[in-house]
Amino acid sequence: MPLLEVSQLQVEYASQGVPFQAVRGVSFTLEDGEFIGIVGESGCGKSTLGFAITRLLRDPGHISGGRVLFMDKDLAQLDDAALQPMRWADFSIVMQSGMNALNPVLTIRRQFEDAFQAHGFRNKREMAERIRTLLRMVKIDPQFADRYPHELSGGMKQRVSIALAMALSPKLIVMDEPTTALDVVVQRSIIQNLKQLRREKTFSAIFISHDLGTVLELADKVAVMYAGQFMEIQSARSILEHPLHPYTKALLKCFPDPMAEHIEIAGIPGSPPDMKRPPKGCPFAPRCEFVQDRCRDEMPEYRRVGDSYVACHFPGVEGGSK
Ligand SMILES: Nc1ncnc2c1ncn2[C@@H]1O[C@H](COP(=O)(O)OP(=O)(O)OP(=O)(O)O)[C@@H](O)[C@H]1O
Repeated sequence: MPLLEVSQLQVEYASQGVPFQAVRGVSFTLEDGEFIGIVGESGCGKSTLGFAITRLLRDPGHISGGRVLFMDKDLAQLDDAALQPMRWADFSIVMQSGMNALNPVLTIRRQFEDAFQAHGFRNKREMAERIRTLLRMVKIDPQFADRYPHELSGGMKQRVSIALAMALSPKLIVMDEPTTALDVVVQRSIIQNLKQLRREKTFSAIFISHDLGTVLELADKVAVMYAGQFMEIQSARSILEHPLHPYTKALLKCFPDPMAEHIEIAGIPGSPPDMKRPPKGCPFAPRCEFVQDRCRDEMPEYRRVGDSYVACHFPGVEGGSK
């Protein structure tokens, strides 16, 4: 049985009285120790999905359908009292670096101790030892434990957030753009650190990013999200060579091959649909270079193709007519 099984998950926001679906029937599984990367343009619903799975959605967002089976429980159905003991211990989240998940009025040590104490740990000496180990794991000198968040750089704060998310050895960590707001050098160093941690640790992760390059480095499999839906899931090994969905192909073109002689970065012409008025057919049809009449009329079914999943009437096409 997979560690996590998300099926037909839907999230609705009630925006100025008009509800709209930001996540529209997302399904995937995650095995023990597996990393899934979720990529897509801004606004496609990646963070909403991460917040829905970890049950951190706030008004006006709510889960309007589907299941999130995790360790034999449907997280979508649990109330706060049932979720509380699972937070940190069974699953945790690393927020976008700009979001400052750390409490500004508590020292780093206190934030770790609070998480430990909420789960029954009392022994100060053991806690101090564990905090030292965790900080070293994310390459922070343990003497910073007694500092306040504002005394740390952005990169250090994000490293502390990662250590905090790992503090109680949860089975699942959701990372929502963990390095996006940081400068490139710090980003690289944190990604290297995450790569090392994933080799050493036995946790699964949902790694959300608009940066396909980073996702390909870290993830076992990649889900490509567009207009609230998964367009494709494929192993990170094969998606580069054999993208099935035209949106995936278009995204790949946005990432230059660093070995290429002439680097040309293409954008994807057009913009994603207004989620308040989703189109009848495939949401990518208006921007798709391989579009056919059927695509405009009929939403493709999300189906299995070999070891991958794709929502396209013509997966893997190399040509087409407008
Ligand atoms: N609190 C909210 N109230 C209403 N609509 C929201 C809210 N949060 C997000 N949305 C809308 O839901 C959709 C999905 O947004 P979401 O932030 O999940 O996308 P994203 O892919 O994570 O984008 P980004 O990479 O920019 O964070 C967007 O249309 C967004 O405007």
